[in-house]
Amino acid sequence: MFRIDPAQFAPLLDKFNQQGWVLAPHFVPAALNQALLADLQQQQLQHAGVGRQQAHSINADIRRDKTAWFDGQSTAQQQYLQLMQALQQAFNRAFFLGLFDFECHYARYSQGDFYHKHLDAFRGRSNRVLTTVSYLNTVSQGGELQLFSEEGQLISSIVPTAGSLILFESERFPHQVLPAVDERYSIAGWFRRNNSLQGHIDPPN
Ligand SMILES: O=C(O)CCC(=O)C(=O)O
Ligand SMILES: [Fe+2]
Repeated sequence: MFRIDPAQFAPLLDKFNQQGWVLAPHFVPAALNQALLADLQQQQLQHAGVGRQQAHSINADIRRDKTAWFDGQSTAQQQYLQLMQALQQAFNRAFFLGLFDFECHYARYSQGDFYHKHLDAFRGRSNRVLTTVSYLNTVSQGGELQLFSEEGQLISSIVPTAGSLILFESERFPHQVLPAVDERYSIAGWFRRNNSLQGHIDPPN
């Protein structure tokens, strides 16, 4: 049985309020985390694109991970989406962010794979508001997520551990993934606003 108690989000919301980012070490329950990892192994992972308009362009200079967008078919994906929906509600209630939906993909970084320093959203050009990354396994070496301030100072270097979640404001924090040593599995996701961009309502529904 999978139950979500919104009260569990209180410390996370508090920390986010203070610093605009938060690391929650045991966010995804162990059983769900295992099921997600097994589900990931069933996916056809492909070289990731960079940039929303060029979803299929391969830019191996910038990133080397392989990804698969959620299709919502498996129970594991459905439960993860429920959890993130509850989190979305909690953020909307606490901060009036107007978060409208959530998109996410599985990612695998094999030995040597990296993602150079980047922002997930640019002011006025994206409706991504919050970035989330859930780590599905614990790595002993490599693959740290490094988070930087707007001024470019290193804020934190995070070693992925199974079940942990990092969440940060997409426009505000440049970040990078250092080359993986151990295989590294994750779910990268974005809470989005229903902005009208260049006359198009995105998402369309
Ligand atoms: O896997 C991570 O720690 C971060 C991934 C990332 O920055 C992205 O997919 O945009
Ligand atoms: Fe990113």
